[in-house]
Amino acid sequence: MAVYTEVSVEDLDALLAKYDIGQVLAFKGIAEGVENSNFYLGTDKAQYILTLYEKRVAAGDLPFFLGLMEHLAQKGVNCPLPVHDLDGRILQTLAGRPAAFVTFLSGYSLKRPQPVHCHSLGEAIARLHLAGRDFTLHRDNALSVAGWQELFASIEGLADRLVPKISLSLVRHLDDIAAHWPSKLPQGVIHADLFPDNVFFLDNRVSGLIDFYFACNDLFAYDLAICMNAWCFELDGAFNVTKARALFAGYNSVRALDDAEVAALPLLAKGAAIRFFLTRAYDWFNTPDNAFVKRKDPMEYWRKLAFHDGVKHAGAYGL
Ligand SMILES: Nc1ncnc2c1ncn2[C@@H]1O[C@H](COP(=O)(O)OP(=O)(O)O)[C@@H](O)[C@H]1O
Ligand SMILES: N[C@@H](CCOP(=O)(O)O)C(=O)O
Repeated sequence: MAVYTEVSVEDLDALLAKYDIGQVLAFKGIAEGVENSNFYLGTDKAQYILTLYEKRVAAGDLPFFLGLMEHLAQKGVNCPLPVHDLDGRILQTLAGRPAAFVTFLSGYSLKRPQPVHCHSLGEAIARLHLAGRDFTLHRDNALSVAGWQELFASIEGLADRLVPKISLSLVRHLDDIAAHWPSKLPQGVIHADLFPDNVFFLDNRVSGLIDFYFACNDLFAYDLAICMNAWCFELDGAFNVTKARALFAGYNSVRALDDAEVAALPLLAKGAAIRFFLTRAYDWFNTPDNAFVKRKDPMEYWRKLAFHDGVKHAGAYGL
């Protein structure tokens, strides 16, 4: 359960006194999520999400994340809109944590997305990329190639507990990916964690995108590679080319990938796989057994890395 920090009634009342968001009708912790503490707040005026920012979110990055959501929402992207208090402030401190209210989005996330959902997702990512073009703040991707080396160093002595000798293969992959990582592809603001739990649907169409706390400036095609990994593999690990084809068709219908982006996809997909393998492996070894939060399986992403390692051409993704 992702409530790491409890909020007392007194603290909540003191915080709400700063806002004009109505009388509280309901306030409860949200079980889903991994990174932050999230609470649902219903008032007689509207519904909101209160987030207390935890371990992986650096306080210095919050103006980027919250400013980005405000920018994208103003451009018509259906994402949470940060709520200003009576003094115009978004960012607060609650229970010793940075905290903010954002608007509640309708819709529900899918456990088993189908090609129709992948197509709509592709359109939504492309719209996000276009809408972010004139966002003026910049945030480097802390979890890109250089960050992976750091993460690997922190689990190097432990990784072989997952599979004997996996460290050796990891070094080989990290070196190979770093040596070939493209830098000249079209770039801008990307979401960087658009997994099915962060996308809401209504009537088979994307109705909202949430969880912008890994957003950063990076390659547009890398965002798509992250999505392909998260949306286009079946539970048994099989790659579903129909879903990938739909994802890319949806994206191309709004912003066409250029030839260099398409050619780079197998490498970007390997990078995306190793990035999530590494954060999951880090959490695997650093989350206490009795923690409320459920650890995600790093090996799922090791198998995705192996799949892409065998791909020589983006044609394998239905392109
Ligand atoms: N703006 C929102 N509207 C509706 N539900 C939300 C919103 N933001 C978060 N949630 C709910 O909270 C859960 C956790 O949010 P998320 O941002 O994914 O957390 P974390 O960053 O901790 O992983 C989501 O799965 C969703 O149920
Ligand atoms: N999507 C990541 C974990 C981050 O969780 P989120 O709830 O913030 O999306 C993964 O699957 O490893």
